[in-house]
Amino acid sequence: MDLESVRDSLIRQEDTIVFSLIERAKFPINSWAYSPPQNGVDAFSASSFLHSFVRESETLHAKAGRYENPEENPFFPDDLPPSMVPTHDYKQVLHPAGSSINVNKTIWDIYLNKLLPLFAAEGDDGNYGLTAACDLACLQAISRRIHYGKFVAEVKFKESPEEYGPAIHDQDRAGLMKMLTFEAVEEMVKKRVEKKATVFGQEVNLSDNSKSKETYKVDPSVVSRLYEEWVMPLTKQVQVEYLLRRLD
Ligand SMILES: C=C(O[C@@H]1C=C(C(=O)O)C=C[C@H]1O)C(=O)O
Repeated sequence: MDLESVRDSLIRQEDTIVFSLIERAKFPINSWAYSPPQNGVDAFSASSFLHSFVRESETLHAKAGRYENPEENPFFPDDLPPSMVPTHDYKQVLHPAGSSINVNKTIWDIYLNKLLPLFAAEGDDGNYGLTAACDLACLQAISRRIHYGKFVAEVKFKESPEEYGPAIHDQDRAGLMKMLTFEAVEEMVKKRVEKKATVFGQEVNLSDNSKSKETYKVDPSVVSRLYEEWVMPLTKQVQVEYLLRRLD
């Protein structure tokens, strides 16, 4: 595992994220799935339909061994049943102290309250089960990408321990954030995901006159904004949290 292969995985995961958003955009917002929106109740713990849907799906996925894979992080990690499939010997790449970092609560809040209203049309078509299945796919894809920051951080640390070591000893968050940030890479990521949303989300017609109006299934600028404002900052936050524990 090196920085290039880790970045290749992040690039491939962009496809999954863009496609999952395109699938979710087939349905209107369908707010019933996210109620009851009780005032003052934390959206993550209120038992909305989506909450129950994700929780029960994760129970099934845990039995199927999904969370044995260190790249997968459940939204509701408490009380998950053990895996019932044959044990696979996943390579233990991550340092144990940082492997359980989980920012899914933040991801859940951002997805529901910030992202969804930006790309789902207003309205209710009653397809709550299908909508929740799409939400689950989006949440899992975004979560996998953001928590992949643990692997990115491990690789960066292994490539230059002498550079990261002192900042870890000093528990210097700002210093670590600066060291692991590559602005030129971030610019490319933003441009590439916008382009992917343009290519994957266009109407494909056999006749040429389709070029006249350009509409996309998910607004490409929303995908770029998703990465700029939430995905990349949270991936970096995971990297910082991981590095802070790297020498424990
Ligand atoms: C993931 C990395 O770390 C940082 C976060 C990035 C991202 O989330 O895409 C991109 C560049 C870096 O600023 C990386 O270096 O590839």
